[in-house]
Amino acid sequence: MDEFSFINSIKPKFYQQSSLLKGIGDDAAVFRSSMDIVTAVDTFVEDVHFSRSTMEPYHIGYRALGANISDLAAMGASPSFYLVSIVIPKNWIQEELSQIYLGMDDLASKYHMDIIGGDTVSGKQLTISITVIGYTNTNKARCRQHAKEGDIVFVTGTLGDSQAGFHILTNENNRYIDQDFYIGRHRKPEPRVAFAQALESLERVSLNDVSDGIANEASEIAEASNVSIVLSENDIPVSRSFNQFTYEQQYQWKLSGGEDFELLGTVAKYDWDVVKKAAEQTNTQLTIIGNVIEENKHPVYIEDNDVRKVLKKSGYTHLK
Ligand SMILES: Nc1ncnc2c1ncn2[C@@H]1O[C@H](COP(=O)(O)OP(=O)(O)O)[C@@H](O)[C@H]1O
Ligand SMILES: Cc1ncc(C[n+]2csc(CCOP(=O)(O)OP(=O)(O)O)c2C)c(N)n1
Ligand SMILES: [Mg+2]
Ligand SMILES: [Mg+2]
Ligand SMILES: [Mg+2]
Repeated sequence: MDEFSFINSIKPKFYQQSSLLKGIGDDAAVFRSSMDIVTAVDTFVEDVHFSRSTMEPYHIGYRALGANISDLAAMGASPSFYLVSIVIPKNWIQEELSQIYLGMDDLASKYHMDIIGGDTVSGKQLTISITVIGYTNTNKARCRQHAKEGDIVFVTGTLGDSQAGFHILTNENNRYIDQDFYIGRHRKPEPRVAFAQALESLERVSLNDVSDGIANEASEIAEASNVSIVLSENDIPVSRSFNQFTYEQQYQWKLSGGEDFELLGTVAKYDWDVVKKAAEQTNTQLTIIGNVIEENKHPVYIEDNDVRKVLKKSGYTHLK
């Protein structure tokens, strides 16, 4: 199958977004909007973000789009379009490529997102770069610089699951409690779109999605907002059977593991009820894990039984 028949094979039969004027099949796509447009791109590379042993082709597509939708969720945006740029090595067969696109398509359908373009080239390492486009009402994008002293720090879901899943997938000889759950959290992340949108009425909330680990994401919020953040170690939410892993693994994965695609946020105390209600309405686990203080020497601290320590930016970092 050549480049052009491949493009034909992934072209949707119909589009769902009514604002789309031109999808796949021209030099560029065209859509119209009166809303604030939110856009992000994330890239997914073989042996960096996944390997043949950690992901089936279907999961590669699902996870790559999931990470991108998660960035839209972190802005409070409503997902609408995506474009896929793919580098395909010779050893990937047509059926595997179809499965990658099926994984993306299944997740996109949940949000009525349309694929409206992309690029196909051959190369050495499977690489997928996805650009997502969403929208918010005017001035409702949820930025990292919106934290203020006195805010509550919260997080959705549980942390460390994805890295536990990765550990299980790469140590196949051992058996673990709830291993399918952890593997699922690694392969099929569910971005917190509904929860973030249920916060619409709030004037101010800062959000960041957990791709690298909250040690990194909390410091991004703190630095962007010129404040410091204090996290409470014992309040970081983890899954029921997380204590089967060693203390060092638990500590490392929940704070610095990443790829959980939960939302970390800060909000004024008087708005906490709105956040709680949003969580209830969208069936989202929600935990208070700290508070925002005046800008200090370090962006993030972690407390355990009243002992306060500096939490270094210990999350996943490229080019290290
Ligand atoms: N190579 C690049 N060129 C331009 N902007 C970039 C590049 N890499 C990252 N950025 C921008 O830097 C910011 C932080 O990126 P990143 O840490 O990857 O965010 P996230 O973890 O949410 O994906 C974003 O605004 C992103 O668009
Ligand atoms: C084979 C493999 N090795 C290592 C990891 C761990 N890992 C790779 S990238 C990453 C962080 C998230 O990716 P990044 O490109 O930083 O996404 P962004 O922060 O831009 O959303 C982690 C924890 C993995 N998922 N698979
Ligand atoms: Mg990124
Ligand atoms: Mg992000
Ligand atoms: Mg990152």
